[in-house]
Amino acid sequence: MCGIVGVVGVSPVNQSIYDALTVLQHRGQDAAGIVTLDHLGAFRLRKANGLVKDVFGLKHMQRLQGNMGIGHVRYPTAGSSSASEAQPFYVNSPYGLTLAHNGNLTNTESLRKSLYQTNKRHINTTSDSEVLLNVLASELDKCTDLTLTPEVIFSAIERTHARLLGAYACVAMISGYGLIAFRDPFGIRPLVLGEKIVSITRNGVTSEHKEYMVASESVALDTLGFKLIRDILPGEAVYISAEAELHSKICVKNPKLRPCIFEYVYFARPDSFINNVSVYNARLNMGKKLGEKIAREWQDVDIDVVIPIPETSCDSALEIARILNKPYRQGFVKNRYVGRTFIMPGQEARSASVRRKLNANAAEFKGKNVLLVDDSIVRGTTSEQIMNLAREAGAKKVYLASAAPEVRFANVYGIDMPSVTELIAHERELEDIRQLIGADKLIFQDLEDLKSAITEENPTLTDFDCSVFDGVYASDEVNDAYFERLDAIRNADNQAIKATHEIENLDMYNEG
Ligand SMILES: O=P(O)(O)OC[C@H]1O[C@H](OP(=O)(O)OP(=O)(O)O)[C@H](O)[C@@H]1O
Ligand SMILES: NC(=O)CC[C@H](N)C(=O)O
Ligand SMILES: [Mg+2]
Repeated sequence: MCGIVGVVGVSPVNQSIYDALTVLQHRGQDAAGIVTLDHLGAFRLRKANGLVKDVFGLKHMQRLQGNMGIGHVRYPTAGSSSASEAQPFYVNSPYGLTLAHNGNLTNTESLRKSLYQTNKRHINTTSDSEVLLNVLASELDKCTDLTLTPEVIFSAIERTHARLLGAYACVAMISGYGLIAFRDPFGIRPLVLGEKIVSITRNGVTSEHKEYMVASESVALDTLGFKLIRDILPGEAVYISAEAELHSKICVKNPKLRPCIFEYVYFARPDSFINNVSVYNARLNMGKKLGEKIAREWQDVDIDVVIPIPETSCDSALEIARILNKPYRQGFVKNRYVGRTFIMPGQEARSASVRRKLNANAAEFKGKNVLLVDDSIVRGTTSEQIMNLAREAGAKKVYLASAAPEVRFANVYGIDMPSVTELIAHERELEDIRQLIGADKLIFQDLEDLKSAITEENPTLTDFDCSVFDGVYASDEVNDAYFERLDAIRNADNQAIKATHEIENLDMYNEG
């Protein structure tokens, strides 16, 4: 669930992109990168493993010159977590291209083959995003004129869509031309467009200019003073020239909005709007619906206090407390210096980090029946440890509620859970899960309620990618054979995306 951003400005964009990436940091903590296009048409790239604040020093920022650029924060879902697979990626032909991708392709292997056999293109890493960039490059290469027009760019993107399967929200730059952004035909991953009017005074004359920004989430636009224009539509491509002329076109035949429902549950920041839905309101609605279910089904259960498992569940928990008419208390203190545990690579890191991240405030637990609330229970890493913490802090009974339904199926569209064996709810019913977690009672949101929590905010949005909950995937290639191949690549003992340190310095265009 990486974060991507692109800016076409009238002054240097390095700081804006850096700031936007810090605002999108919750979408990827493994690596970060920025490419700018300088006034000579040269790309300037800095990418490395680490948080945004650690990857970019003063010297990198000074080198990232130019009025146009793109950036990426990475949560690896394919390939390895080596620095050479950090994004953006670059290819020199045609024109000079660089791209950042959020999502996950589901036909990477066949594309890799066809890129070699048909397009004679070499892919230097195991990243699906490098494959994607090369598909775009090979399609742009088919344009016979040396000069690109918006129509020619859109025709290349149409052919790119025809070859790609899976989820992709992308932002790219073509040297000498401008910035492009496009979203897959289902709009699985989010992407928004914003604008800002800036006044520039030169030689005593003031003039107004438009700047554009695309980003994974509207919160990045807000922070940078851009106004949200709209979401980029499923299958739509946007081309913004260096002179800030905006062109757009739907580049697929039958686009159908089917966004990832997990963005609303967990990934996105609450202050973002995705597909015209306030993520915050959606989470309040989730809390309301789950609160009503608890009130209905647990009439005899004596709850003293409602406690969120910070941070993402806080908004839903507040609403559950209101519906149940019980006090809402911050029973856990979150260490603000530990990031999101779910998107850490490897079970060992995730597990160790939960304890470092959360600690119990004993006064809120001692002698009480507590209802703990989480936004989701995926591997159960958080809930298992939280149960112990609550009991050690003196809780009498510990109940647990999840604002999302049971996660029973793998995700192939940009969440790193390719194998069902990792999932605590896979092939397990409520009672088995409850016992494993060690809760006195356990309750999950119903899928229909989760969907309506979002649809109520935008009645035109009725279809979602709910594959982690219902096992229904957007396209046919995601079948048993696909999962067998995926398992072979990342077998049970090796499910984490591993850092391949020995090839860490593969990248050839990145200044240290
Ligand atoms: O069942 P699990 O495999 O543990 O995954 C689910 C948990 O992970 C996430 O928290 P995370 O720490 O990533 O981020 P948060 O601070 O935004 O809640 C999510 O909010 C749940 O708490
Ligand atoms: N989470 C994402 O969007 C990941 C993008 C891409 N598949 C990668 O692994 O780098
Ligand atoms: Mg959490």
